[in-house]
Amino acid sequence: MSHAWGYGSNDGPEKWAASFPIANGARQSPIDIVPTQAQNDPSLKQLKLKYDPASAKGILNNGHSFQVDFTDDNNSSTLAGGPVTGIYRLRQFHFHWGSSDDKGSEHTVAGTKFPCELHLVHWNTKYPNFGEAASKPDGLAVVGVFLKIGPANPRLQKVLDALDDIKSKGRQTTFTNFDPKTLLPASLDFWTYEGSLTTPPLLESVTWIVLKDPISVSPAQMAKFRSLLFTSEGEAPSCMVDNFRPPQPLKGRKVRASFK
Ligand SMILES: Cc1ccnc(S(N)(=O)=O)n1
Ligand SMILES: [Zn+2]
Repeated sequence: MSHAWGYGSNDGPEKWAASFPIANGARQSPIDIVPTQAQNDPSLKQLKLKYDPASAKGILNNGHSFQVDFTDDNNSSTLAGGPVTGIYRLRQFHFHWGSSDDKGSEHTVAGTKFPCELHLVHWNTKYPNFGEAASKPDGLAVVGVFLKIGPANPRLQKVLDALDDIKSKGRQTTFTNFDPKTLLPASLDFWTYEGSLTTPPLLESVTWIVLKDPISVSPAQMAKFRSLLFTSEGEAPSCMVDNFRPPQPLKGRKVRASFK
């Protein structure tokens, strides 16, 4: 049976529970982060991100977003410290964005939406591979970074320039020698909570690490994101926009802050 899902009125987030009942689970993502409700946890360690540009492999339009994939058969690009125990390997990064600058992020901050949100997806090396890790409560760690309208961000440009080659669903091309650390803000201050994948299968296996500070993106750069298509070549074109899930109920979870 097809579990086809999307972001439209017929297959979007309000319909996902029919095929993925965990959509109504106890630790779903994203959430609205309320800074005044987040408690500083001095036991949180510094986030340790070690990324090797040589581990970047390719860039793919997967029909829901686009992703930059990394070789994850060794510990060349990893996350450690912060709220996690052990070493997590970088698998891919991708984005979520809106059809206009007033929406697009998945997490929100005291109700504020950003035009775009970057997710860097890592899996726990205590498990043999990503697929196994994705089914475990401590299997994944995703770093979320907000993008805020401002000056053009030169560090985004190599990614955005590659989008012309992956306009439609299923298109991919090589993408090498890229350090995702260049996409991060100067401060690694973060909020953290236990959540889920924000797209089906919505597995409740993610330790979320959402950075407090945004990076910049210009309106023209946002237009590049919006030039992608949800659809394959030969199908009636549908612009890839509003590929974000809205905030989900907190259901008693605590959000911790790494900063005062
Ligand atoms: C790899 C993957 C799959 C589904 N959803 C996510 S996300 N948006 O929670 O980072 N990542
Ligand atoms: Zn995501």
